[in-house]
Amino acid sequence: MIDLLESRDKIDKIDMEIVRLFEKRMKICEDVAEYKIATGKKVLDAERERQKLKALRGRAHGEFNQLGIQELFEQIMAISRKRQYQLLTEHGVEDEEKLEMVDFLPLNNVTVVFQGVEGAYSYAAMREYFDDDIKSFHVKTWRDAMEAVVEGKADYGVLPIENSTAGIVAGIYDLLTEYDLNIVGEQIISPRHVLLGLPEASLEDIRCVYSHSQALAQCSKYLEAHPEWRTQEMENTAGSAKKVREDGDITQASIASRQAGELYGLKVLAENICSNDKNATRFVIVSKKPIYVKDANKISVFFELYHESGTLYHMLSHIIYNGLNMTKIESRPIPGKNWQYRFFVDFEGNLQDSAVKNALRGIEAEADRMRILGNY
Ligand SMILES: O=C(O)C(=O)C[C@]1(C(=O)O)C=C[C@@H](O)C=C1
Repeated sequence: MIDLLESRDKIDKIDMEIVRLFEKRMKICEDVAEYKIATGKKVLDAERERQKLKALRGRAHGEFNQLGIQELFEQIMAISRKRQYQLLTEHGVEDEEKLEMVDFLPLNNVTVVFQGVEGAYSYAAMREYFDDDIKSFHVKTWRDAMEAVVEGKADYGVLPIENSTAGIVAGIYDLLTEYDLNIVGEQIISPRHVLLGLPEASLEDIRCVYSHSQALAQCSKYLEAHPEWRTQEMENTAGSAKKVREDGDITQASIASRQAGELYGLKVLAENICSNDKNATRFVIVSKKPIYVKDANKISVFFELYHESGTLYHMLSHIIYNGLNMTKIESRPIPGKNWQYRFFVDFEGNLQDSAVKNALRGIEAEADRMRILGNY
């Protein structure tokens, strides 16, 4: 029988040789980086990599080994690129500055827009984030809020991006890619939904419940226990309270905040109706100004990828390889490109950090399209 220890000994010797050759190769890649720094040539040379992979595959025997060689050298060249991005950063080769660092967000004498009506959760988030002396106004849709900021009618917009029970607010993710706005802050609030009805209504009268789709989803367990009720989506929660008041129909109820109930003269028919008692919604604060505060510690980016195997893995490896902590990833379909996806990634860090610069340099160079959504 073949001796295991003997085989392992042989493997160890080969591995030492691989390590020696890997380091020798990396040293030469550093020379290549020096050439590229001096000439401004791009680190990624996709054609060169394609040729190399083809040639190296051709040297291997059998389909299994050919695939193995392809995977191995894809990795080796990806590592070589990452080292080169590091060297570019170390040599102070700066990508054009996309965002400017500021000590504080300008918050004096500002106008803020939110979607919905007064009493909406966006209003509550705005109140929580900004000082009392701001001017504010509300608009009907999230798109209107984005446009108000783009057109300079508002300095900041407050938009819900994610709920801990119902998940992401997909429409906001899509709008963030359409408008050239910048996330400058975030605010988490805990919506405490209640079921609201007319003062003369009781639970037995209810036939239809109105609210925003997210609030309906966040109270799905409670609603499932009342299969006799219809549900109807509305643009926002506070608007559904307003509707119940205006229609004056005792069979209608709204899911909204207690404050919205007070504002529209409605009675609380049921409380604690959220499926998750830790229910929280995260709002982002967007601005037209391309700025970030100096102690910002979260970065949001989105990127689109070529439809090839392993591209997402390679993109995320820039974050992992640079020791950054990825806190979130989402995907959304790219309109007009069936079954292709755009990825949204959040990770910890500040745009001044070298690790962040290296990761962003790699993602930008290797993705089909990429934009930093903000550092906040
Ligand atoms: O040949 C180059 O231009 C290199 O940068 C070296 C290398 C490699 O490691 O082989 C790395 C990155 C390029 O995309 C192509 C090849």
